[in-house]
Amino acid sequence: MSQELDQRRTADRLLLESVRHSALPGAAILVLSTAGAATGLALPAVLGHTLDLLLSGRPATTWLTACAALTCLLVVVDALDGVLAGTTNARSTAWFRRRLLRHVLAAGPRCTDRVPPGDIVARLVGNAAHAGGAPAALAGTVAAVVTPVGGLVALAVVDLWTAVAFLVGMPVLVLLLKAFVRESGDSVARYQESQGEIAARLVEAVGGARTIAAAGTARREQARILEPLAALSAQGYRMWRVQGRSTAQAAVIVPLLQLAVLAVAGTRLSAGELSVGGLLAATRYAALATGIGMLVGRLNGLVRSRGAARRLAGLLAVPATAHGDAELPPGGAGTLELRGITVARGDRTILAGLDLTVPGGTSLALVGRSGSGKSTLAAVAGRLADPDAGTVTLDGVPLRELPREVLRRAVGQAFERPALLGGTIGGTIAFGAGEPDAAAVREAARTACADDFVRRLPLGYDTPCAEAPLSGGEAQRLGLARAFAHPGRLLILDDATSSLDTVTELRVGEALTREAGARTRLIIAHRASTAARADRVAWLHEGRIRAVGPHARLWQLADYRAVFTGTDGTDHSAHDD
Ligand SMILES: Nc1ncnc2c1ncn2[C@@H]1O[C@H](COP(=O)(O)OP(=O)(O)OP(=O)(O)O)[C@@H](O)[C@H]1O
Repeated sequence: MSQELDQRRTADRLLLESVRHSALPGAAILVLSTAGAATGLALPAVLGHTLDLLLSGRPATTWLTACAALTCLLVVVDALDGVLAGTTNARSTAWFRRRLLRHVLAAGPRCTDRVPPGDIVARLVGNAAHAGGAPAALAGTVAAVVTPVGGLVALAVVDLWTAVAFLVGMPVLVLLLKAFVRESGDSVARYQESQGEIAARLVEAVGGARTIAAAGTARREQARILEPLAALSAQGYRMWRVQGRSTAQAAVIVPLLQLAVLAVAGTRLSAGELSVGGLLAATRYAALATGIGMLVGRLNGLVRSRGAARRLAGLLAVPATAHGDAELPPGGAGTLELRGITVARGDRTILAGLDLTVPGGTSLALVGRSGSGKSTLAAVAGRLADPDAGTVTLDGVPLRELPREVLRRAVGQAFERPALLGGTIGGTIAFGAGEPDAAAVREAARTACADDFVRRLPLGYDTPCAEAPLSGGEAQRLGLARAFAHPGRLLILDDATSSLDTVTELRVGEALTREAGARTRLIIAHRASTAARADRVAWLHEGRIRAVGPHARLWQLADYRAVFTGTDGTDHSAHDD
């Protein structure tokens, strides 16, 4: 509940910020809309007076011209208002998207852990556009209030009793508006949630298109993606029902109010207290004062913006990674220490109070059964995730205290399925903190056994990634090259050689021992040969370190061998060094 309240407050703050950001165009919209409202308000009085002049046979050319001028002004102001509102919406939407994108990237994997990628995209695209409509909608709503209020005041000026008749029915209109905002706000929020859910499922399915095709489950998948459609449709209908009901109620109340005003005005006319023009003006002002239709439309825009802002606030609730301003000791060897590392996901403890040291300049292979927590440990060691308890230090400095730039220069990482970012193949290798030159990029590619296949591409290193369909092993080699091209103190390879053939894996493994030898290396390994090449092996079992030692020594243990061979060992007497 308090989380929901926090989210609501953040959403309102966000909307206020966006209104401040668009203060100038917002003010211009307010001025234009108010000018439009004022013109609309002046028109009945001028029309009424013109009619009185014409009925009494007096010259009315000036007033007729005024009527025409006011009508033209109304059209021009309306057009300008439309253009300004459109550009303000676009600017404000861009502001929301930039702000959210910055946050999503700063929060990194934490964000995708909590919100599915498709839902994030839906929020950044659809919800940001709705939230972006807030400044213009707010200015428009304020101006939309001017018309009914002005109409009421004008009614009182024309004839006080007509205003009194109107005021008697006013509370019903106010109640109608309140009910509309409440109910429509709820259905809009649910509608947007369902949209996000569909987007999340769709992105999952697009990513897994190969699996779906192989499994022949396209129909089932389609049904799964569209499952929230029923809820979406129900909320859509509910929104229309709410709007329809409010409009229908208004359609009954508004003419009744106008009728009451007309009846009073008629009585006053027959008593000689009001002219015919006065009666015309009073009926027009009564119509303006009941401008609830316009107000409902404006409020609808605001309600939608608020609902969308709440979904954006949900993303902002994922904390961005905080960084300190500590420095690494110059010339440090890259000693990595993990102390009391605990990571929990939901009710599950993934890493349980784990201690591990990787001395500077040495390599440590992290082995263990699938699901034992290796990737989680690698993510914590490279600060792609923070532990729930415990500290990670590099050369004695906690990673949390390092500035982002220093951290990313000091720690290089490569993954099982690297993302090819950077535009071209060369750009992909150079992608990261620091700007390795072309020679460094090529050298890193050679070390990762990628240079040969890259040079065979149509434009070599300049080939756009989109035009270079790569095998899993080739993509992995680019990921490795990227890590090699950014020398630091610590290199973390999370299953980064799993798709390489045995010969290439051997060559990369040797290069790792030879050329990246100056760096501390943490290598997640599934192959015994990789573990054998490392200085030491940490054997992870169900989130705990079961043993640390040279591969040859651990190999004596049947359980350890079973990690690689898949057979069940019987020996449970592992030892720590
Ligand atoms: N974000 C998450 N939410 C919930 N559970 C998670 C999350 N990330 C990982 N896990 C769980 O934590 C456990 C350890 O995952 P991890 O990826 O670290 O294992 P691993 O040893 O690297 O496995 P593999 O060798 O198969 O890659 C797994 O059982 C996984 O389901």
